[in-house]
Amino acid sequence: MMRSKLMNLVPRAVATTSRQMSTATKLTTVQVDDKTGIATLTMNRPPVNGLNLELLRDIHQSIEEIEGNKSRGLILTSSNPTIFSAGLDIFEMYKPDKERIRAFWTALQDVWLALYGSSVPTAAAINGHSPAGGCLLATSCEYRVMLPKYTIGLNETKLGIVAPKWFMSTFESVLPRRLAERALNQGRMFTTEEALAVGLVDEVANSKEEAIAKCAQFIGTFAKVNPLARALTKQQLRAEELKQLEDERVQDLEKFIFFVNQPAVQKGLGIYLESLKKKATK
Ligand SMILES: CCCCCCCCC/C=C/C(=O)SCCNC(=O)CCNC(=O)[C@H](O)C(C)(C)COP(=O)(O)OP(=O)(O)OC[C@H]1O[C@@H](n2cnc3c(N)ncnc32)[C@H](O)[C@@H]1OP(=O)(O)O
Repeated sequence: MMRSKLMNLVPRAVATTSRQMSTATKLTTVQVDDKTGIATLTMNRPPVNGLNLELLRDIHQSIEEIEGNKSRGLILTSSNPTIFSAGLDIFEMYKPDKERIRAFWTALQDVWLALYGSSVPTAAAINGHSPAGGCLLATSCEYRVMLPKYTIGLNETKLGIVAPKWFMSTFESVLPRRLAERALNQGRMFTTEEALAVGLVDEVANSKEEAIAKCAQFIGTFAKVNPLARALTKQQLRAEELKQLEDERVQDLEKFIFFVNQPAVQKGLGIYLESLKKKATK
């Protein structure tokens, strides 16, 4: 993986076509701005961008496409007007299919390795709620711009599940350790304003367009930096976390499968799903 990434580190040419639109896959779109050369990756799985196997595979494919098409940066966002991503699709984990759940977790690992380790500058335009897996995606990026009055955080303990080590280290790469530990233990969801105050997000914007513009501005700060030096610097800083998961992928998968199949965990997920449904009928 590292070798193919290094192949991408030659100075990048800006796409020459006008506002190139490619529907890379069904559940994501990739749009490259011909002026800036920045690619916007939009998640589009109604109603809440729940990360199921198919969406994860499409996100992974889109990241690879962006790595390969010489884009100058990647902005991750959502087509839903109020939700960035509701995190992992709980139906993938509740009463799971034996084969599918393995493919599902493997796809999540692939997405994280590709996004956290991406050679291009990355930013998240968080245009809605961003719990759990949504927060993982956002914090895997180098910069975050969020719209007001939404929430973001790793709420796993509230669901009776445990965020894996790589979720935690991603969170900890953004927040000071003491704050990260407390928030993880509490399963705390931060409002936009709270997230800005602690540095979980970098800026607040009043519209999705403004958020995307601010993300592009951040990516633009690298315009005069040598792309190879920048990418290698980022990858060195992130190498330890990436290597840890790469080395322990199989164990991580087995741990997840064992944990998720525990009767108490299944019971907890069932109750949580019911509470989400009840909320919808209120
Ligand atoms: C040691 C290592 C071991 C490893 C151990 C395992 C580690 C796993 C780590 C887990 C990571 C995760 O991401 S776990 C996922 C955590 N996610 C969450 O807790 C988010 C829960 N959802 C919400 O809070 C809200 O839905 C929110 C996103 C804010 C949107 O609110 P809204 O009012 O706009 O919409 P709602 O009415 O609630 O939702 C619309 C519909 O979508 C459904 N829905 C919402 N979120 C959903 C979700 N995540 N999965 C499935 N379905 C979901 C609702 O039930 C509704 O279904 P209908 O009623 O049928 O229409």
